[in-house]
Amino acid sequence: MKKTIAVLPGDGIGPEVVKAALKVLDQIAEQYQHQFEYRYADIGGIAIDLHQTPLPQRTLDTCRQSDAILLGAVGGPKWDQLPSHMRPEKGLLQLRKSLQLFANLRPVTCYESLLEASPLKPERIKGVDFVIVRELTGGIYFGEPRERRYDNDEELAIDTLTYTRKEIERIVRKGFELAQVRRKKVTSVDKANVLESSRLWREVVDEVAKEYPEVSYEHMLVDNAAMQLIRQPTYFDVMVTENMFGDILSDEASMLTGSLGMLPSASLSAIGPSLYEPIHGSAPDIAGENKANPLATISSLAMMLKYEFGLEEEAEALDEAIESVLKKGIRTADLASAGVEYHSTEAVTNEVIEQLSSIRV
Ligand SMILES: NC(=O)c1ccc[n+]([C@@H]2O[C@H](COP(=O)([O-])OP(=O)(O)OC[C@H]3O[C@@H](n4cnc5c(N)ncnc54)[C@H](O)[C@@H]3O)[C@@H](O)[C@H]2O)c1
Ligand SMILES: CC(C)[C@H](C(=O)O)[C@@H](O)C(=O)O
Ligand SMILES: [Mg+2]
Repeated sequence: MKKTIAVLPGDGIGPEVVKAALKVLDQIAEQYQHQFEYRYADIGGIAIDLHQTPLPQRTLDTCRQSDAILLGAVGGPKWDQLPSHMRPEKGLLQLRKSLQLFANLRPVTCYESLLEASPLKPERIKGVDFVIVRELTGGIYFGEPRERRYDNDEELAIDTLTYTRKEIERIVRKGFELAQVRRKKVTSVDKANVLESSRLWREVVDEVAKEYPEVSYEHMLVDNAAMQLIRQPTYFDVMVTENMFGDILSDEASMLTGSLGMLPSASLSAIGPSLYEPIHGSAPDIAGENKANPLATISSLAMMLKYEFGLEEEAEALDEAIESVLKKGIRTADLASAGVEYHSTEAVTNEVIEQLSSIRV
């Protein structure tokens, strides 16, 4: 198979984890006789530095002309003081909007060998396997008006939370479709006791649910959901929710797996190529130290192979290789207990490659 991949390393640890993931992809290419062409492009802080904009037109074009997109992370203290339309994060948001990457799938799977790496009790997280389906191109991230002004000498900031019925419908449908091929259970998370947008959300969920009679579903308020994630995480199968709730709940959920550095994601497009990225950020506190956990990005690649290219065997081999590395106790600092030896980004990556190459094709 021959595919082109737009590669957007971004800032901080972004370039480190992307480099690691592509090294692994090179191994897959060699082992399974595929050709992956990488087309590099700038986004975020690096793009501001080099092109005075967080999302250059060339980057957008490169993404549109590729079969899939791999992204590291954007942002960092260097750009924190810039006005909001010039921030690195704005580049990512514009990219999501331009490519209509409306469905962000964030699988949360607890590896057997990492049970003790989570702050939660092993018996509580054993068997955790659910997916957060996060709406990614609507809600308070994009609503208008969004402004700062003075009202009778009082300084004021406004953000707007908007959802159309259509936007809700398409993401909820994704959630139900996914549940259908999993354990057939949807938890829709909202704040319908307060927000009008959540009341519309609930109505739409009730309607869409009728099309999937074999899937059971429920509504859950977001504050309760945040608590249930810790109390009984094995309860969940597919959790579908709006943009900001999904952002917050997925960082919380990542700790069930032991680290934010473990959670991959796929941002599926309504119109063109989809984007694959770890859920974590640019981690400025460890950037440049060869310390970042590359597994979230490597797992995002496994999602790309499976969802975008239909390469199930390769994706499974990659998951298997990751599991073997963790079983051997080889892990980056974020997963190691205090006083226990930990490995560099490169060492973990090389070990994944080593494990991959031992899998017979
Ligand atoms: N998708 C993205 O590009 C994305 C996502 C989240 C945050 N950000 C941006 O990243 C910058 C830093 O944000 P933050 O510090 O709040 O969140 P962060 O996710 O970058 O880091 C939070 C904590 O988790 C650790 N961490 C994150 N990824 C890790 C990994 N792979 N391996 C080991 N440890 C890891 C970091 O060291 C840090 O202590 C901000 O500018 C933010 O806007 C970008
Ligand atoms: C960087 C930021 C805009 C982004 C988000 O909030 O969507 C990030 O936190 C994520 O989870 O991908
Ligand atoms: Mg986030």
